[in-house]
Amino acid sequence: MADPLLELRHLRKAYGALVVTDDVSLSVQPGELHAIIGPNGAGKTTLIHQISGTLSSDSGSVLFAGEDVTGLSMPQRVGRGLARSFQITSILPAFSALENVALAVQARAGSSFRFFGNASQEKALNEPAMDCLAQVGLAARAHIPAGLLSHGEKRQLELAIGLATEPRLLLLDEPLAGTGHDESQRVVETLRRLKSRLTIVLIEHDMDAVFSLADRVSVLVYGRVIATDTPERIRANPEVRAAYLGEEEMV
Ligand SMILES: Nc1ncnc2c1ncn2[C@@H]1O[C@H](COP(=O)(O)OP(=O)(O)OP(=O)(O)O)[C@@H](O)[C@H]1O
Repeated sequence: MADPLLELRHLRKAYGALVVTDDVSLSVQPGELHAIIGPNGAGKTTLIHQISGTLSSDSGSVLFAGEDVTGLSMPQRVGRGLARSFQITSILPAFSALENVALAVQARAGSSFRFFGNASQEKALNEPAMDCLAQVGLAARAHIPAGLLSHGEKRQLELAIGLATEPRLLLLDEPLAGTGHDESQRVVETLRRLKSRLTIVLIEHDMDAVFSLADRVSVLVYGRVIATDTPERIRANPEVRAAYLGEEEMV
């Protein structure tokens, strides 16, 4: 097996007496779509924050591409290709979809844009931004103010903004939340396309999406990983089924 792209070693985070992530160790292989599922409050979002660097861990370490990034800030991790998809709340509603993505392209490129003149600077930002929009199926909506996009389109825009940081690994926290059936199908198709090029860690409550997209699934319960396996074996795992009181969720 290849070296893991992402490796978590004994991560822990507690708020007072509440231990939210507890000795979490798992590895994500290059090219894998690794889903993390678990009941509400299991610690999934907290874990994503610990991986992305928006939250520091009490103990344990995060290794990315063989480098210990535990002490690095979120922007430093993004710079190494470990990116988290942005939340809808970070989208600027009065700016067009294209402008929102172009800002992320600029943030990624940093000061190198200073050397361009105005017109070529715009082109150098807009071309990669348009490419990101095309990858998520939003090219035709590029010039619409982001605030006027449908909820599902905003979720696709978040993905495009994440792609603009040129990630090697993308962390996605419930990209299907709040989408209707057709919209969620579109996001699933987008993720299916992206997974051929990117390593993805996906938190998602929609089990149909998880089981159709994931190469492996880790199950978090009360902050602990109780199983990591293929979707088929996870679905058949009695401990996993017991952890989801409504077993029909897993069928
Ligand atoms: N800043 C905080 N201070 C105190 N408790 C917190 C904080 N953030 C999260 N928690 C608690 O940690 C636990 C895990 O929260 P987290 O959001 O990580 O779970 P989750 O698995 O993502 O849940 P969901 O599936 O409902 O989104 C919850 O009990 C939550 O109330």
